[in-house]
Amino acid sequence: MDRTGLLIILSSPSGAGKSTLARRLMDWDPSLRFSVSATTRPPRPGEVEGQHYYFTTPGAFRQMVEQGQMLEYAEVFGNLYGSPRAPVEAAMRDGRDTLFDVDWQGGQQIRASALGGHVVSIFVLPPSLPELERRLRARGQDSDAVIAGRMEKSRAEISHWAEYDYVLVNDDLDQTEGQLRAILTAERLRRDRQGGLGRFVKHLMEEHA
Ligand SMILES: Nc1ncnc2c1ncn2[C@@H]1O[C@H](COP(=O)(O)OP(=O)(O)OP(=O)(O)O)[C@@H](O)[C@H]1O
Ligand SMILES: Nc1nc2c(ncn2[C@@H]2O[C@H](COP(=O)(O)O)[C@@H](O)[C@H]2O)c(=O)[nH]1
Repeated sequence: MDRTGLLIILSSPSGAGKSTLARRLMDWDPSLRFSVSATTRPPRPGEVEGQHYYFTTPGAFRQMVEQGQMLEYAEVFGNLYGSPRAPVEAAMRDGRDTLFDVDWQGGQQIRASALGGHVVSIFVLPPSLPELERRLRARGQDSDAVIAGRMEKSRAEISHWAEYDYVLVNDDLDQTEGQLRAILTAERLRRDRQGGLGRFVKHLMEEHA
């Protein structure tokens, strides 16, 4: 069956659990492709070039934008982040689904992009703002000042929740992962219904005519 890869957007305030959920989803379905973003943010301990991010300079980032190499990009918490376009287009051609971990600005730009694929957007909420702060601290990778800045911006990010197809409260991790699996399964069936399934049904009927 011909199919175009889904574009699956995950957004949330920083620390609600997007990266954790994305990792779990990819362990569940290794055919999913994670869109590795470029960023001007310095690497955190343990972050691997090309796996977590492509770490770059503001100048090189701007050059990529000017050359049309970014599907979307935005300034988030004072750094630039963007999704390289070419790997997404290749995955779509191969019928592979792509998972994006982007903020609300990236979500809006991917929905508006001319890629024309089936876009599924999911917003992840924390169970409470104190729990969000606890998670940022427990991650143990950002300074107090960075955590304070991210908490300050959390309300602005959350204010975009209604732009998303699905909104999940990430309280129990296993439960949220189960909800994501269910969304992905259902959205793949919807995509297939709109895609090559019509030809398959025609073939099925002709075979037994
Ligand atoms: N349901 C959950 N219950 C408890 N802890 C969680 C849950 N989900 C994620 N965490 C923990 O919260 C911390 C932040 O999670 P994670 O890094 O996945 O957030 P994020 O949304 O990707 O953040 P950022 O936007 O900054 O990249 C991690 O230490 C993770 O293990
Ligand atoms: N618009 C985009 N936002 C992105 C992209 N990659 C990550 N992000 C968002 O940035 C914040 C901070 O990430 P962190 O790794 O520094 O904690 C987070 O909300 C991400 O979703 C991107 O390519 N475009």
